[in-house]
Amino acid sequence: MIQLRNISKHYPVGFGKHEILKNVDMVIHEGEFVSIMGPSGSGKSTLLHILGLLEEPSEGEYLFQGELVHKMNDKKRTQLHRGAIGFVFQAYHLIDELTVYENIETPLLYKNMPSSERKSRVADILDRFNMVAKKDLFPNQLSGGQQQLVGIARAIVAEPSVIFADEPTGNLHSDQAKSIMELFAELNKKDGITIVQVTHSDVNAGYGNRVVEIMDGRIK
Ligand SMILES: Nc1ncnc2c1ncn2[C@@H]1O[C@H](COP(=O)(O)OP(=O)(O)OP(=O)(O)O)[C@@H](O)[C@H]1O
Repeated sequence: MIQLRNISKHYPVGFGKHEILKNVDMVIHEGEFVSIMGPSGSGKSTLLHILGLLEEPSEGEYLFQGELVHKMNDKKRTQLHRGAIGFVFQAYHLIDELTVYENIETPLLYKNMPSSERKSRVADILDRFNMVAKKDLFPNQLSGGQQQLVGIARAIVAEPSVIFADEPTGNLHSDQAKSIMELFAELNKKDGITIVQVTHSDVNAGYGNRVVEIMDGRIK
């Protein structure tokens, strides 16, 4: 499903460069639940951002479903970004001024989906996540775990084939973290969504089926 070939990422520093990722090769198959682990500063988030099309690599090739991402035109890339990929952030990144309902609906507005279909999709997800009673609340009226549920609902509402999650339970208590990880496991097993998470936690990695270790910008 995903293939990275010889990906590097660096930033200019003075006359030299600061290398963040070095010659990363990686394959992710459809249906996998992969955990990227490694010390702080080793390049995990940078790798995930490249996978999620939030950053571009300095060198190398990224193939998504057999197609070179950097050769796609802007329209195709945007479609991929809005349709096939969902991204979940550690700090939720919800829009404070929008209600729970509106936050979840946002990705569908970008897809020009008819309003009746939007309503039914959002209603289904609110129901599945037991959040119907919270739909008119704003993010700051929710607990961290509930905010992350909204973050995940927003990531899956457009029915992506893959979710990238950057330390999705990093700000949560252990019981909240457990329910979020159980949800990811269910999305992977029942819905068949491929999941790639960055985590520092062995417990969280235990929900997945493969660990990729990164150290100083290289895959071990
Ligand atoms: N825009 C940037 N410009 C310069 N350096 C950057 C930039 N973004 C990240 N870095 C550097 O890249 C390195 C790797 O960062 P990254 O966030 O990918 O690490 P990480 O493994 O996710 O760390 P953590 O576990 O602490 O979140 C760090 O040294 C960071 O300072």
